[in-house]
Amino acid sequence: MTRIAVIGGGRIGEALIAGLLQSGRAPKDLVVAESSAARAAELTGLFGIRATTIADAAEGADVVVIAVKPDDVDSVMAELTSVDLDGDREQLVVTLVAGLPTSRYEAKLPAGFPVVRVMSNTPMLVGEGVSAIAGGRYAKPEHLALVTDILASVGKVVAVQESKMDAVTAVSGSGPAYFFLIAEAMVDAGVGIGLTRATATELVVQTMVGSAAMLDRSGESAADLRAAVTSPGGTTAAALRELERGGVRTAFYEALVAAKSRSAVLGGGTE
Ligand SMILES: NC(=O)C1=CN([C@@H]2O[C@H](COP(=O)(O)OP(=O)(O)OC[C@H]3O[C@@H](n4cnc5c(N)ncnc54)[C@H](OP(=O)(O)O)[C@@H]3O)[C@@H](O)[C@H]2O)C=CC1
Ligand SMILES: O=C(O)[C@@H]1CCC=N1
Repeated sequence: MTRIAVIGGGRIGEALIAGLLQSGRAPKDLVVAESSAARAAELTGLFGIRATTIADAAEGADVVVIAVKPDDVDSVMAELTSVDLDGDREQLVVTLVAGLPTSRYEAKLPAGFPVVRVMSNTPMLVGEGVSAIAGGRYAKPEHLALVTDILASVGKVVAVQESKMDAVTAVSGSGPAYFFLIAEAMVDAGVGIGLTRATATELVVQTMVGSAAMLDRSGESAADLRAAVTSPGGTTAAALRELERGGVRTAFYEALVAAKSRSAVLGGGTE
């Protein structure tokens, strides 16, 4: 089995680890390097995986996944490149980091070392993530196939050009937060119009789950499904009129533009 080292055991690192274990991978095939000792111990307690240093984790791994914040990447790379990494041994680096291009890693790794850039999202935790992947200059089809295979066990995988990664990050990397915000606002509003928080939460969560399932399985567009709920002169039309008055479409457009710009800035580009 492919041995996977996760560098950075934060939110996305944990989502990946949890998803991989739930998909049947054995704890012995996963290792985490996490700078916070307390957090490392927590992950070992939760998942039964070994926590160790970056150098030790990388040396024994086939795939080294970098899951730290963009600002921490340089220090991770300094430690990683102190190890005798071997691209010919089919080792590869996978980065989940927003913004940073594969060239940033390639410049620090041994010549020709394969790097695959990925933008996943936290629903990996429950096997329902979506990951976009793009190979760097030295990533071969077999590297992309291996990464696809790993990520397919925790959700869907789409291949994109690396130049699209900032847009992907805005849509699906950050995307769960938009849906959670909508859920949060709907629960609060439900309470505001007279429901208990427990009832409002149950109604909102299952409405989201059901709507997502219809979008996924019906083959119909979001616009058509929305129209089918909107009876002429009815309650949905009254609600949608208010959402449109609040500028919901423009707000989403501007939000995604802002997220894409931020991803570009994190990668060292300009907005
Ligand atoms: N959260 C998400 O939904 C997604 C995040 N990402 C990307 O994943 C990366 C991590 O994000 P997220 O998980 O949210 O961030 P977190 O801050 O939750 O996790 C990062 C973890 O890495 C640890 N860390 C920092 N430096 C090192 C180091 N040198 N060695 C080992 N561990 C280290 C941090 O410890 P400490 O806190 O002590 O610094 C922290 O526990 C980011 O680059 C982000 O762009 C991508 C897709 C989705
Ligand atoms: O907020 C962030 O920067 C990261 C990248 C995508 C989701 N979380």
